[in-house]
Amino acid sequence: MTTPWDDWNHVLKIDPDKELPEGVTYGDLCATGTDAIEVGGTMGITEENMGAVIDACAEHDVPLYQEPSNPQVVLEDDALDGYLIPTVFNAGSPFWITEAHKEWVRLDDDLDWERTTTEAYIVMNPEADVATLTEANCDLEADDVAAYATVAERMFGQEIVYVEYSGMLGDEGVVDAAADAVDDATLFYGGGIHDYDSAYSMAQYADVIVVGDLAHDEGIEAVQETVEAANDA
Ligand SMILES: CC(C)=CCC/C(C)=C/CC/C(C)=C/CC/C(C)=C/COP(=O)(O)OP(=O)(O)O
Ligand SMILES: O=P(O)(O)OC[C@@H](O)CO
Ligand SMILES: [Mg+2]
Repeated sequence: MTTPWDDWNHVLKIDPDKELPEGVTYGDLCATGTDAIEVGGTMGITEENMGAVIDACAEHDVPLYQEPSNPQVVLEDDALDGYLIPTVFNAGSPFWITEAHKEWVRLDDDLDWERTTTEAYIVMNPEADVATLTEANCDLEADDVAAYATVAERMFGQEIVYVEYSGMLGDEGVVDAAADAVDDATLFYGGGIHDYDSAYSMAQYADVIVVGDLAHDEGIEAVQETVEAANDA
């Protein structure tokens, strides 16, 4: 089976709860050469701020995905290429593994399955909001992460395995082990990518690198460097 993310090297994750640097527009971010935009964040996400970013990106020619942090902020919008729905494999509460999903399905009997894919998250930075929210057990070695990646792919049929270090640059050995563990699944890596070298270091192992805060903190040139590294690696 071919999926859109088979061909991606770089994803830009825009957090609707964060400002853009002075002079930077959503259009500029869409034109950085990134392979896709993911709109999402953990804290402060509303239908309104999600919708505003999706509207602003919709006019530009880049694949656009929503990554909802809970069922209440999922937006039905034809401008979206799809929905990437997290499930946190190392969450401390089943709510973030399957329960939120069960509630979503229970309350919406007309879900757009054609455009819906899950992302099997392994959350690794205990300081990140996503780790606190989901009570993730981040005390994992490379072999634990590799085993989670295998479970996600082989036992749960996940198309996307996401090693998430949001806010810090991860351990290359962990990402390498996750990359070795997956076969057909696409490995996403995100966290702390801030320049060409950090992007290249993770893109050696991951199929797709995800860049987040850099867009909000630094702007266009910095993001473009990471796109270049993702394509070089
Ligand atoms: C069933 C549906 C529709 C949704 C549930 C989705 C789940 C399980 C979400 C749990 C994990 C989560 C909150 C994912 C959001 C994406 C993410 C990890 C963003 C990064 O967040 P941080 O960088 O930690 O947070 P901030 O940047 O907002 O502080
Ligand atoms: O914001 P950063 O640290 O780049 O992390 C990107 C992404 O993995 C967050 O979900
Ligand atoms: Mg973040």
